[in-house]
Amino acid sequence: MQFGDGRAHEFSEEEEEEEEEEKMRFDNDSEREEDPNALTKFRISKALRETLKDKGIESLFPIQAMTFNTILDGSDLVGRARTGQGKTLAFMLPILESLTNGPAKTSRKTGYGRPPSVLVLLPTRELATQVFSDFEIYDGSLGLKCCCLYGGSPYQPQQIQLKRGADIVVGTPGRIKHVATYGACKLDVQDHIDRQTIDLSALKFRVLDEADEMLRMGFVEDVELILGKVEDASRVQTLLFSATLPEWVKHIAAKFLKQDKKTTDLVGNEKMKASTNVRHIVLPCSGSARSQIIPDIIHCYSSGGRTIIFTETKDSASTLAGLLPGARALHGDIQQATREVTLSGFRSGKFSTLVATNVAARGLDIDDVQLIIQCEPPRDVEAYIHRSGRTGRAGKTGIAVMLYDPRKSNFSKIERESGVKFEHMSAPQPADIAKVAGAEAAEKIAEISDRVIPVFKDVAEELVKSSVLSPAELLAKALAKIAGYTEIKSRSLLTSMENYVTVLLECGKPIYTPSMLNSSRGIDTITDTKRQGYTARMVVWIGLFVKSDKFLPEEKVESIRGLSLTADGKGAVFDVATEDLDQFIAGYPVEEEAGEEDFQIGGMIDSLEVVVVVVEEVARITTVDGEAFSISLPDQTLLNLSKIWHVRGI
Ligand SMILES: Nc1ncnc2c1ncn2[C@@H]1O[C@H](COP(=O)(O)OP(=O)(O)OP(=O)(O)O)[C@@H](O)[C@H]1O
Repeated sequence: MQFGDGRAHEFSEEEEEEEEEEKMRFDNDSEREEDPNALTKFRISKALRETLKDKGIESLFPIQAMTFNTILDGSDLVGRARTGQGKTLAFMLPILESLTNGPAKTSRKTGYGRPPSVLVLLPTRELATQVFSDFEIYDGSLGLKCCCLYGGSPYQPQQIQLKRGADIVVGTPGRIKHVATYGACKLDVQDHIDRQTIDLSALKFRVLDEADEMLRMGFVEDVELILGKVEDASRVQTLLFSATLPEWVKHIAAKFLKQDKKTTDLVGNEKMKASTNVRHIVLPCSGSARSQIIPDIIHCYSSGGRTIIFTETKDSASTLAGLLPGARALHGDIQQATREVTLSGFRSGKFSTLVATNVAARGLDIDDVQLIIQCEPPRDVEAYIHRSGRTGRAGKTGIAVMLYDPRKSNFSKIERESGVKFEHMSAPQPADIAKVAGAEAAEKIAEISDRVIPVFKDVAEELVKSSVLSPAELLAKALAKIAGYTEIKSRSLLTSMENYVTVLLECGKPIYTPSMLNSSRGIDTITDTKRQGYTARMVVWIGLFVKSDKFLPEEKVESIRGLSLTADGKGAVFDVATEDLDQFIAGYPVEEEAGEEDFQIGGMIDSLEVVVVVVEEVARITTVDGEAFSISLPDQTLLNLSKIWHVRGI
């Protein structure tokens, strides 16, 4: 068959006829004709096309359309597209087509005990099993055999499969290296060696999926060793895919690919490297408030779908999973069999919250993951891009919320390098969650049969008669009971701590300079490191000092949370314990021992007007780190701070 671009492809006569018929059918279907990426526009044989259609795939995604011909025609390729854009199928389709109808069909080995023609390397066991399952969907109809090799599972079944012969081997470098090298040493007999170790000499395709992760320190040698097992590298096609390809990866990868390799980079120099289908949100939250806040974030942002929470350590994944109702943990210290049960339970909807380490960051494609929560900013931008990319896949939308402790963590590097412009939110307030729960409770009331009324009516009438509250107020209390919110605490907007309140202290003009720093012994002792001469702590200290000619004891300065200097250097935002608020507003009496030098500072800056405001609802304040600290209601309505802040105690 001849394609529009002049390339020929080996289809059977029967297939050619069917192709023509199908083409005629599509000629009447203008919509299909208009789609330049429709399956019929590519050299995809009927069996494969039918299986794709059964999976709901009617046309190719851009990365697939742009790389299909290049791969089918035999070039090495480096492919990059944002997360969830179909890179797996981008290498699977042309490989399957090549093996069954294309250039690799005649030269590949067949028959019992055949060595594999395709090797796909992936960084994690979970990803290996996922890609293996993807291949399995197509293998049956195409008469190919796929085998999955990954650590933590028994060797024997994998060796039996290899012994029988497999066309495609998918696996992690560790296990494949083991099978390829040490497997042989365990056995003395030559024919056993041939049958029980993996023979990579006849490969036609080598694929490095999530290549950058795999080539990270430690894996490079394994990958090199495995790829080096081919007999004639010039006759093997090598494909390398990832959503992130740092320069160093390109450098190392050049070793494995031919000089004339092609590159398809759909991210390129575009500023935004992360998924554009995802709302990227940051939310201030101290470590201790996390487990209280996360259920409310899930309530507000998961739209009833699945949530993946990422932690930095295995311990914190287990601990957090234990604290969240119905959540399960997934990390490298959990036995492989349990990992598999957990992941399949999450995929099938047995539970809807997975707490994981980076083991789940790459490649996993799970239906209906609506929300990603990262407990703190990850160490590198790649981790952010891949974690947040577990949602918003295949054209769908999703939300990624990253928590950060304003005192400890900084996400400006991630923001800069990923090109993401984060939306700044505050934690959903318990009162907002309670309102949602109240509405759900009201719906439940409506569903209750009228037959129960006579049983409860007398008590209800008695309650109304004897109470000073109106019937609506009494009903509100009943709803609170049903919804389980009989006590509603508030949360600070800055660190999301319960029983803390967020305060903005403003001084009207920059109140401190480096030269002034040296003039006070008192201030030296509480110097922070935020910015030379300008520290949020100093602003608070001096601000409150100047404001009321009173002295703020250091232990009170120490007890404040989430301090951040505003970008103009004229103030700071911080959280204080609700019980300390009035004293903060009023100032503290000057203590006897406050030395003269302390007062000198007051003397130097006493012309300042200091205002302390309690930030109660919504604020947009820019802090020194350039972070727009904004706080919004759960419905994401951003209001103007000046309209709602409450100035007190002035
Ligand atoms: N042409 C297509 N039409 C419809 N859905 C598709 C198509 N290609 C892929 N998909 C679906 O898109 C989803 C994402 O694909 P895939 O997992 O390959 O993305 P990816 O680019 O490899 O993402 P990541 O970088 O996170 O690994 C999968 O559910 C896949 O089945």
